[in-house]
Amino acid sequence: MTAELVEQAVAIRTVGLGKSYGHGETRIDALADVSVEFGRGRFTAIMGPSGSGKSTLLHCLAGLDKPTTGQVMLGELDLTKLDERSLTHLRRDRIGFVFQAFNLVPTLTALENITLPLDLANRKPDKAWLDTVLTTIGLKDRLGHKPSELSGGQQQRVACARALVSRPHVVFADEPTGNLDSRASADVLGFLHRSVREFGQTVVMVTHDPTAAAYADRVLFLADGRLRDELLDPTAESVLDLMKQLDGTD
Ligand SMILES: Nc1ncnc2c1ncn2[C@@H]1O[C@H](COP(=O)(O)OP(=O)(O)OP(=O)(O)O)[C@@H](O)[C@H]1O
Repeated sequence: MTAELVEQAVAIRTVGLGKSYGHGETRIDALADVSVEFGRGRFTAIMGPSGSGKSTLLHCLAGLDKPTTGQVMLGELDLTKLDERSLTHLRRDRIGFVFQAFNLVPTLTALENITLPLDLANRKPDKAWLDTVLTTIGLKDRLGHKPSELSGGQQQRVACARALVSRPHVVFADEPTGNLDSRASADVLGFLHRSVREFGQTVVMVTHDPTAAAYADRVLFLADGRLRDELLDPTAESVLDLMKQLDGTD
């Protein structure tokens, strides 16, 4: 593969990424020297013990947090060089988010929530694409409902549709199934998985759950702010096995 093609195959990457909090003896290195690439059209899960730096990595990748050292490259763009205003535009136009707590606007209907990022950017939805996303989340008869009239799983599917509707460069999901039962989790993960397979979406997801991680193409394992290991084509069993191995070597 030529250098140019390799470049195109990578949606986002970090180079020597570090993030520290505090100074002197109280300093915590939440991330240390993390260099990693996330393939375009791939589904990557990030796992690791509590406090290992998963959310910090996700937030630095998404331009929500400023790293202390290193770079985050979205294509040719170094996010660490952007000012707050440019980062806000970038997050609005090129990044999709799904949070554990759904974060829907309670006074808007499901459909209004889904098109909100486009409305805020003064962009018209691409009708055909919106239709495809709505068909895929399978909530066509609930689109006029407010979030409080939807189950947790339905709300999270609305949040996923909202993240996808602007065709972002990357969708970041932080524990998207953390508040859901196993059936609703399977719906949400199935939807994220289809968005990767059928629409070529790039998805990066933090999770504690080996079953959720098994929906990904690749699982990265963090420990103490560093990349410890990775697994390709994971199954829930292979993820659990590696978690146990890594635990044993701590
Ligand atoms: N704003 C902050 N100020 C100080 N320390 C912080 C801050 N945010 C995170 N940390 C520390 O950085 C380290 C990594 O935190 P992070 O939230 O990224 O871990 P995590 O792997 O996502 O954990 P969890 O699975 O519990 O959500 C932890 O030691 C945490 O206490």
